[in-house]
Amino acid sequence: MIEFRDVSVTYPNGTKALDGVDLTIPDGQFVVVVGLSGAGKSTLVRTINGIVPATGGELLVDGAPVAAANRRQLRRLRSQVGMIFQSFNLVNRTTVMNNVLTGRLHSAGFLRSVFGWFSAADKEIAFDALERVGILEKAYVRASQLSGGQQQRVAIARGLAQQPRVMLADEPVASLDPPTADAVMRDLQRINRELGITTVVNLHFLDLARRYGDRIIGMRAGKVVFDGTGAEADDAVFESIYGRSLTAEDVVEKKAGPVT
Ligand SMILES: Nc1ncnc2c1ncn2[C@@H]1O[C@H](COP(=O)(O)OP(=O)(O)OP(=O)(O)O)[C@@H](O)[C@H]1O
Repeated sequence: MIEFRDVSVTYPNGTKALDGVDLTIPDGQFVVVVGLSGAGKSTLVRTINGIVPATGGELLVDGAPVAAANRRQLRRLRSQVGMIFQSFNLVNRTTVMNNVLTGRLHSAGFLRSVFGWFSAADKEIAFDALERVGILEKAYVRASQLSGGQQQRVAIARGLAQQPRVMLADEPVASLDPPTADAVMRDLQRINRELGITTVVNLHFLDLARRYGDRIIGMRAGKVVFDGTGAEADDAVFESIYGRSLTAEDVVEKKAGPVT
């Protein structure tokens, strides 16, 4: 379980990115965070693995306060929390398999991680992860030779290889074409359902948010301004989260006609 208790984040330059956030995310939930650019979505997600420290309030992951974690505890927390990004963050000049194996580094000893020696068990876990996202046959291809959708699946497999309890995704489909964006969201949802991994995804496309979010959190100016189901998040709700009327840019399926 992830608990935000009156959490605030003020960056060193004085920008208040989170402002008194209270949220409880139970194990296994698929949460989509929506809001305009600058609303605080990335900051919210990044506080969960301690990349961005909360400057006020308390954030607990499985009952343990993230702020109180020492280096070793923070490493353990990060090993339990997989993360994927808009830009995939793969090492392009090496193979898919090597990229996925980096997800095992946290559990390897120092020497093994420095020299890239992975056990047969680690390799088995990496193959399983690739199979789960449907790109096992790409294991020995260079990451740079894959399409965007395939690269994002490698990034998901790398996260899965960590055997995490939580998966965070910061705008994971923003650089993909609409059908691929939908397919990658479907993969994330399937993994959430199959493995029970709590998933928190930032999205700015409201159609994808409605389709995939068990729960939608709307952010505006660092505050949670909506917390409900996809069915409850109608156009009026999105307009109130965004503080403006909806446009074609707010949906991924631009040819779908009216916003659905
Ligand atoms: N490292 C940083 N230092 C200073 N200010 C930051 C930093 N990161 C984000 N901000 C600011 O904090 C606010 C929230 O940013 P955040 O990236 O969390 O929003 P977002 O909703 O994810 O938007 P986007 O989709 O554009 O990233 C913005 O005003 C942003 O400019």
